[in-house]
Amino acid sequence: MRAESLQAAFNNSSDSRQQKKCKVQNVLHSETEEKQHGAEDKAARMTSLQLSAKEDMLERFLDASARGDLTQVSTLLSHVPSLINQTGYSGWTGLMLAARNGHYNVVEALLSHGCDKFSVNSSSQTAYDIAKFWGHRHISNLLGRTTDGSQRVLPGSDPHQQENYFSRETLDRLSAKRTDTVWLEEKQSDPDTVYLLFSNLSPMVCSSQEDDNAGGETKLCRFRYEAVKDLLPKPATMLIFLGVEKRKTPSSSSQTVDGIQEPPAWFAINTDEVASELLKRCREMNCSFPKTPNRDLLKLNEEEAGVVAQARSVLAWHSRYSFCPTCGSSTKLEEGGYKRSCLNLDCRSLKGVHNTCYPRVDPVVIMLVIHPDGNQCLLGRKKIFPVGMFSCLAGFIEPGEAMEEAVRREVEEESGVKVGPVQYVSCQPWPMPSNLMIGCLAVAISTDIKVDENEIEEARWFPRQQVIDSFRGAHPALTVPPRQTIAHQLIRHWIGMNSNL
Ligand SMILES: NC(=O)C1=CN([C@@H]2O[C@H](COP(=O)(O)OP(=O)(O)OC[C@H]3O[C@@H](n4cnc5c(N)ncnc54)[C@H](O)[C@@H]3O)[C@@H](O)[C@H]2O)C=CC1
Ligand SMILES: [Mg+2]
Ligand SMILES: [Mg+2]
Ligand SMILES: [Mg+2]
Ligand SMILES: [Zn+2]
Repeated sequence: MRAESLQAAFNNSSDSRQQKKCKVQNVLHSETEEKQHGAEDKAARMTSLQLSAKEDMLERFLDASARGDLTQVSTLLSHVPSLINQTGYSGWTGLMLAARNGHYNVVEALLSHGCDKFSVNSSSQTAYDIAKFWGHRHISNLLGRTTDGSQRVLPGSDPHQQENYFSRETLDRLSAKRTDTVWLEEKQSDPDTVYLLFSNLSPMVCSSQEDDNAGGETKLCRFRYEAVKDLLPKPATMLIFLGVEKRKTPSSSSQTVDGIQEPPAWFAINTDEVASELLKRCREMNCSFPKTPNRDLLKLNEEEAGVVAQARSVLAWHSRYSFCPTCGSSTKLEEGGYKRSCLNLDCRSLKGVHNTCYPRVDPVVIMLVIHPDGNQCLLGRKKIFPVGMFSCLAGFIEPGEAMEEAVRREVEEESGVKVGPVQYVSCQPWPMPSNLMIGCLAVAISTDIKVDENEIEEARWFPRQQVIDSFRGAHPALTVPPRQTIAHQLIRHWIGMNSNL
């Protein structure tokens, strides 16, 4: 959006403002009344005049923010505080408009009133992105400032680091407690403790829709101690301590000896019980253990996806490392499920720290390669992809290889394109079974494509507009991967970087 059209979109003539004044007063009056009479009869009293007056009020607030009229912004907010996060044209808030036009004092005032600085407009930009794009550094610094002052310590750091699916840390892992066997045992029988049941590395979930393919959300089935206690002593059961809930108001029943309340602990259990028997333990409808994790685990909400990423990767490690990789002896599970120790007392793995004793993570680079002209990106497709779907190139980092070198090697191996500068963007745990996807942007220094047919069916340069059209669903020949993948987020990031605000 250009500056002129922005102004035009939010400007009011003084005439129309006069006409709106009485409607605005109506709204002020009605908001006071609403407080007195409660919310129930609110809908009944809301006339269409009041509705349009509310719109006018929002328009005036956005206009004042865009013009940097601090007095008017403050007055309007003192009467109608809810204006602060409301959006106008293209999802722009007052904060975004003030940031766009460089009005530091308005941005400061809005922040001090508790404005949500992380909300995004319809182009997925925050006020911070907008200030940065238009070169208002004093404002982007203000918006980027964190309460712990980390912006000062790491001046180049981006406080709006992309959060990817599977990466949300809902639980506090409390790793120091993994060696506290007494505490762990107490937690196991605590009535507040939450258990997740896994079978063949899939968590038990209940779906909101009968039709599994309809794209409905699924929820993890949560169990209490009483419902799973018979499974705990069984030899084939793997029990992983996941952490405790990160919350400020703990439940009343969890109390330590000195009266300090502790939030509930979470454990994951994987058993060899028959899945159909396990399902009988759940009282919810439509329960299942998903058979295609690549697709089905993407239906969880962000919080639960993060917990599943942790649990599934650790469980997958146990299922793959049943015996000691150093001497082949049997091993035992320790430290809340975060260690496997060899039972052969002479084994080398027991001397010093051995990485085979701890859960493994495979680092993978995934990159969006940008054409030297800046206006096209390189996407490829594997044979197994659905028709029309193209994604970022990706590959495992090899031993002794730096991230940037892995990006250059994988891109050249798979597409024949040579890459110069590489920039890290964000990462994503990908529990299939235990990858860490390291997302980068990379700039090509050659453009001829020659694909490695063993891995890639086709790779192509896609013009920016075609990619944007695909995001809007307006390009039949190109589909990008779903939003839960870092590939999707990298492509979106590139589009957003150059958008015409
Ligand atoms: N979340 C996302 O957006 C995406 C995730 N991915 C994940 O990244 C992974 C790696 O991407 P690829 O292009 O397949 O890698 P790649 O280009 O390195 O090729 C895979 C091949 O590398 C070999 N390999 C080397 N180290 C390996 C290891 N530690 N584990 C398994 N195979 C290894 C195997 O022969 C395998 O067939 C995929 O398996 C997929 O799970 C890939 C693309 C998108
Ligand atoms: Mg690859
Ligand atoms: Mg490869
Ligand atoms: Mg490779
Ligand atoms: Zn051993």
